[in-house]
Amino acid sequence: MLTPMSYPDGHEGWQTSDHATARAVLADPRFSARPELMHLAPAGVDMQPAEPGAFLDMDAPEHTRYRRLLMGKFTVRRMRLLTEMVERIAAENLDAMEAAGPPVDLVEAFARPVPAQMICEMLGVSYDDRAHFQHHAEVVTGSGDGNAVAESFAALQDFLRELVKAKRAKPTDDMLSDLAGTELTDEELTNIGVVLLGAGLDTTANMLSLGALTLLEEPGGLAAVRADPESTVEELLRVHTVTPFVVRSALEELEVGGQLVRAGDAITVQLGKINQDLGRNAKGHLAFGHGAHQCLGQQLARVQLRAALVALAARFPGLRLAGDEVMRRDDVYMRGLGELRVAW
Ligand code: HEM
Repeated sequence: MLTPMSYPDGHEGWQTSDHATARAVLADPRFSARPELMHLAPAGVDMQPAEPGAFLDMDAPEHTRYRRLLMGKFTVRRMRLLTEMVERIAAENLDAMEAAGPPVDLVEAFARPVPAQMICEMLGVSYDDRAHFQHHAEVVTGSGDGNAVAESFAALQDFLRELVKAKRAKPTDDMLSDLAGTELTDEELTNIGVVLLGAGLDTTANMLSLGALTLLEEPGGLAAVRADPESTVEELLRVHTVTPFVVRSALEELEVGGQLVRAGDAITVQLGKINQDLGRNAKGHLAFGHGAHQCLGQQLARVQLRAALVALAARFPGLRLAGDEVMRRDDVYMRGLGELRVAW
């Protein structure tokens, strides 16, 4: 089912909060994922088409080409092999937290650094460059002002451009070096790195902090994640749905759930609302989207969330909220926490 919705440029399009309609729209190649077709910028502001390699914003066949090249790097098996890496990174951050003593801001001490350090490992950022890279990655995922975020994003882009050159010249044992051995150009590789950072950092950091909050609020939450990390994490993904919606645009006139949609009409798929309606332990939640653009990093996200939350619960079985206020950091595109003070 579709209901009418107004878009920032004045376009009258649609939205859906219905599971079956959402899956149908997201699986249908007659809907485009190109942002410049989505009516999301205010009237008069043009959105640029995707740069080479920025495949999240592309349709088939360009999207398919990049997706195929990357898929083998993100298999369930490969991601499971990373569990030990997450455990080590989580343990290092928990050591630092323990040494600092309570109260601690879990967002700053754990939820932001763990995904940032994981991505360093995966992209093969050298030890000497870690501090620089991690600093900018954390600013990008932080609650700082827009200018600082934009500057750090540009710094990461420059850094990735140089990193790609370095991996071409001297490959090491990491995903970027693997990809540098394919037909991809430097520009494409740099932009793929930017997509991975843009899609994988803030999402995971916010899921870690919101997930931890739920475990602390629910009696027995910490014990539950240790007893059954897989279903607990799926439930947390469903409940929080940090990417609350995705948008598509019809490439031709077509019918959706009995409703005529014109070419150029946008449809907002309300992932968060749909996931709320599914009920506890529902299979097939849409926290990672659906169809051709379904989250490429979902197994990596699951591995990180399970290993990191289990490590947190095991280290501090008596972890509790310190202070009565939780600082939320929700914006239109993302749900998350700015600060989560905890003690033990
Ligand atoms: C809990 C954490 C995460 C959540 C909730 C999440 C959610 C999503 C969603 C909803 C989409 C679909 C976007 C659309 O259809 O327009 C997506 C796509 C994507 N995600 Fe994730 N994501 C997470 C973590 C990650 C991680 C860790 C990575 C990799 C480092 C990653 C990489 C990607 C990429 C590359 C895409 C684009 C795929 C494509 O266009 O083919 N994500 N993610």
